[in-house]
Amino acid sequence: METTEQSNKSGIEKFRPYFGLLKPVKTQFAGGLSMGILYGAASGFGLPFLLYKIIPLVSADPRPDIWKMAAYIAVFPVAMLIRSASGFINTYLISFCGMRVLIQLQSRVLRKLQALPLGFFHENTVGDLMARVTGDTLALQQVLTKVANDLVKQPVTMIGAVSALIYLAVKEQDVWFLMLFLATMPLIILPLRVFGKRILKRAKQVQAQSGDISKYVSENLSAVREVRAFNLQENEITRFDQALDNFCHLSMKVVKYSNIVRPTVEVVGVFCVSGAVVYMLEKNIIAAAASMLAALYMAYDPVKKFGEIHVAMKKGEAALERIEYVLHAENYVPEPGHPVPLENVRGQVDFENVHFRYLEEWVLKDVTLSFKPGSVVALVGPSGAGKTTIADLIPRFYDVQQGEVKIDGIDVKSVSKEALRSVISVVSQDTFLFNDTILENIRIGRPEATDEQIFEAARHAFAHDFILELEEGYATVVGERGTRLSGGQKQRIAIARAFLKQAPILILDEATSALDSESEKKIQVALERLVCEKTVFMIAHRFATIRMADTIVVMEDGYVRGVGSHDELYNSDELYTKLYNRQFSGD
Ligand SMILES: Nc1ncnc2c1ncn2[C@@H]1O[C@H](COP(=O)(O)OP(=O)(O)OP(=O)(O)O)[C@@H](O)[C@H]1O
Repeated sequence: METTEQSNKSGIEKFRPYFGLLKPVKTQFAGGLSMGILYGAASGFGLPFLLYKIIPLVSADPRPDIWKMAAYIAVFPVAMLIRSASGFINTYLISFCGMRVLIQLQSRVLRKLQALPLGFFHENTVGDLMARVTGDTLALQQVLTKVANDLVKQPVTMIGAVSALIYLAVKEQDVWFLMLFLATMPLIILPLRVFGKRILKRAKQVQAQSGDISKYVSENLSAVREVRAFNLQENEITRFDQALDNFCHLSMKVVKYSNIVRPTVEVVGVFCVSGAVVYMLEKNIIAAAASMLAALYMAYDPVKKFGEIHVAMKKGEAALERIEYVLHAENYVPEPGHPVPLENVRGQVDFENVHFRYLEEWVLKDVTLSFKPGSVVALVGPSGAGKTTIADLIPRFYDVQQGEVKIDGIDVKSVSKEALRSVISVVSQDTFLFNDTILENIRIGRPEATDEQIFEAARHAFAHDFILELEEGYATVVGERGTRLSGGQKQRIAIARAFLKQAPILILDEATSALDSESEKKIQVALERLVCEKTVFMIAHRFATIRMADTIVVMEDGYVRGVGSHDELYNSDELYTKLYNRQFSGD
């Protein structure tokens, strides 16, 4: 998946699609650009030109008087002042524009991640995505800061210096000097190309390896219990050490190739300058020597810096490619072009000839079901039968490949995801709480709710009392992922959220983990209150919940095997009877 159309492009082409992001800072960019041009012209052409013009004046015979000399010489500090000031303003403005572009890029990545469907997060690990969103954007930022300094200045300096060389060659009627300079160019550009390719390859490997490292760390930190319970610490350390070793090995290759470019260019440059000196002595053009050497230096120096820019750009390309993996990821659950409004939802839900697969294998096969508003539906069946999948299709966590899922007769694919999800509450078995206060965690259900409405929802969910017993009550911060609360308490907070949301459709993924009987009883009563006047889909792992349901759907291997009430199915549906009896004999 990494090899997108983008990755076939090279160099500046890769960055071209992002030039549009410069729009909001176009004035600063234009300012930076003109300052860079001024700097480049002053360095590349200005200095050799001034030397060429002023040296004969100050060394004229007879010597000019001291005031005239001072005036001639003063031109150099003034020129230097212009060069330094424009150089500084250029770097500042270009860095500013770069940062603004980067911020927009980061924001695009996060926006894209919000839009991507659940499937994307199953295909990619959190650690790797974290590395792409933070590590790779940071790498890009470092590249940018490095490159911004030289991006405009150096090419213009080079053009200026080459123009100065041409000017001097014409003035001195000596083109050989110019030829000598041009002949050395391929010698300098060759190592840039060779090493640049290697750097790109290695930099990509380094970034991927850093993704792996971050994957190990995030896995290790989210499985602290398992790691200790199964004595996996040593394994984890070995795995991590190996990844670090590999990272170090690859990073050193990048260091090697990055740092070989500059000395190579320097050595070739020194040979050429030495050749030029010999040539000038031989030709006896000493008068123009200072300006020619200055022009030569000004022409080689940018090449040396190009080397560094090239290296940095290659590292940037590697980081950009990894970021683009997210930016260009296909959204399998797209927003409709012209969303149909979904208003005053009654809660009729229909599945019409639904076929669905995550990968190759169909996990739902020709499912056709129809539920009236207010139905309380229990989905039962052996593990892996497709119960969760059916429920996930209603809020479009996934899209069906064949058939339709409809709410009040409207295909869910034709309404906006936001509108669709605003009419559905989901209470999952693994409640996620944000590291915020209990009050704010419940408010997620309806952001505009008043505190009083939140307390009311918590009362309905049997959460109010235990919350008040906490030292800081509703202001208690729950800890990362809600670690400071028990499983049952977290679930009651999830139910309170659903009470607050009051959506006409409710999906309840019943908890599989055993709760103490007190907690379970309260949750049961809270759920019974919650399901009132809603169309409810319960993924029933335990049959105790089933008595709330008026319709039971029996699933097996992706097929619907039976639909009816408990009384209708018990004894008439073999699979249901078996599942039911097994639960109760096991309880
Ligand atoms: N993200 C996924 N990627 C690939 N296959 C999946 C994914 N999620 C579920 N499956 C497969 O789809 C099938 C149906 O899974 P589903 O979770 O809907 O079953 P279930 O009836 O809810 O099971 P359980 O009672 O164990 O939760 C299973 O074979 C499962 O392995």
